[in-house]
Amino acid sequence: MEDLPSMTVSQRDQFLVLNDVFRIYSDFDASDIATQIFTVEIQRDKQLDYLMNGLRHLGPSFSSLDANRPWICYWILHSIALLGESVDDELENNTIDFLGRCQGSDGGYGGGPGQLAHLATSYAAVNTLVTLGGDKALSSINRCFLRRMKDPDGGFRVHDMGEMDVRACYLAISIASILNILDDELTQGLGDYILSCQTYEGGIGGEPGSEAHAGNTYCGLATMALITEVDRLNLDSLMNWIVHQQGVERGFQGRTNKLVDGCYTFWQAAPCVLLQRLYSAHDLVLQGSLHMSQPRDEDHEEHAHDEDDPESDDDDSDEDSNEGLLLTFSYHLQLNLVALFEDCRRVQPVFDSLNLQRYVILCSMVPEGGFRDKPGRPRDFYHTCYCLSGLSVAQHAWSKDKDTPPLNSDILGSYANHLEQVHLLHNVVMDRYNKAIEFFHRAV
Ligand SMILES: CC(C)=CCC/C(C)=C/CC/C(C)=C/COP(=O)(O)OP(=O)(O)O
Ligand SMILES: [Zn+2]
Repeated sequence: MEDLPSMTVSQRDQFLVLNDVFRIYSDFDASDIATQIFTVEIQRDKQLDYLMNGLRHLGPSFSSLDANRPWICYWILHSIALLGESVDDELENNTIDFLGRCQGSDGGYGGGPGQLAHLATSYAAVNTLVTLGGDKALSSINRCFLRRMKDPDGGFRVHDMGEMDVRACYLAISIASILNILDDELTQGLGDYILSCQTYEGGIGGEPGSEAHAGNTYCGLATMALITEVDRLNLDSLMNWIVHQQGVERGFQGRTNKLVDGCYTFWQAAPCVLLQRLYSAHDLVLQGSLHMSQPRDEDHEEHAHDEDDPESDDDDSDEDSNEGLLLTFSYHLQLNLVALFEDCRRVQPVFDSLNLQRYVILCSMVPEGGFRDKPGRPRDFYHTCYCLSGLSVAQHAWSKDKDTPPLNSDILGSYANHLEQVHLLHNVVMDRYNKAIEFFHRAV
């Protein structure tokens, strides 16, 4: 960078990424229409080849992921499910057997057979088994373990004596919710802990005092939604932070002044769509068209006048009336989650969805199959999983309800690029989630 001596390292890195990205965009714009149509195709066959090969055989370079083997299962099998495909019986049985060998005698899954049970690999294993679906996969899960990871301070530790952070809270609550074992003991003090991690920027950091980051923001918001305390967060500043993380490349960065990365397509777009739907639910509450459960006792006392007439506007200033709306919103947000996710779909995404899809497809997708962080980086299964998950979220961000598939105009490229819809709080394909919930409600 001799020409630009006054640049900092971060500015230089950003400059180089912009150069790469805008060169790709201008080459694309300059190409003929047939080339453009081909370039934006997801190339399902290539994706499936890459994923299926990874499930059957991994080379020696994967030894560094030896403590993450359930994650590799999840990244690959979830990607295959997003593409609307399944694996054959042999691969399915092998996966169930392998994860069974990762499961400890007291429940919880380690990174491989005989390894210490860890919340992250437990989440990956549970989501894998939910994705495979069926009685054999789902009944192989021992539902103990989580209670041991609960810390008296309210949060969760990732393993016995391990670290406590927002990610650990999400992992535990996501598992507990899917397995239908979420109770007051697990949620006690948790909302306070997550709240203490929301930063002055509006996003959520990994621990109190840490910088806001996309991954932790997803984990914090999803946890608060699952324990129905989402209204305690400052949702306006959270939304404001997220929408400002979509950079000039139109991909998302994970934190302020850092580089764009394809995986943040999921970590940022999913909380964005969650927030859209919360605001949408809020609008419907005000219109009186959404059934909600009864307010909590303390909310009755605190916001008694709002309950009398949620639509009343007895305050003159805009600020106060907004406050009134939020208070109404607040007690109604012991949301009936079913109503939230099935009935309340806002039509216009609050992020630039089509150009986000353009970043992922033109800059993160690798022509031979698989996805990467950004141009110049190698593909990997983690980025393949979260780029595809993020693309799905971006495609479905417009849908009005769960049964309405995205329109042609919501999807960059042809309709062959359409991906299955994910459950935003768990990142498993929606119909696999529904089947698992049915199973674990029967299994009580
Ligand atoms: C469910 C689950 C496992 C959640 C994990 C969420 C997640 C992706 C957390 C990332 C945490 C973090 C601070 C990364 C910084 O990486 P970096 O400094 O390399 O990247 P950056 O420069 O883009 O911030
Ligand atoms: Zn990444």
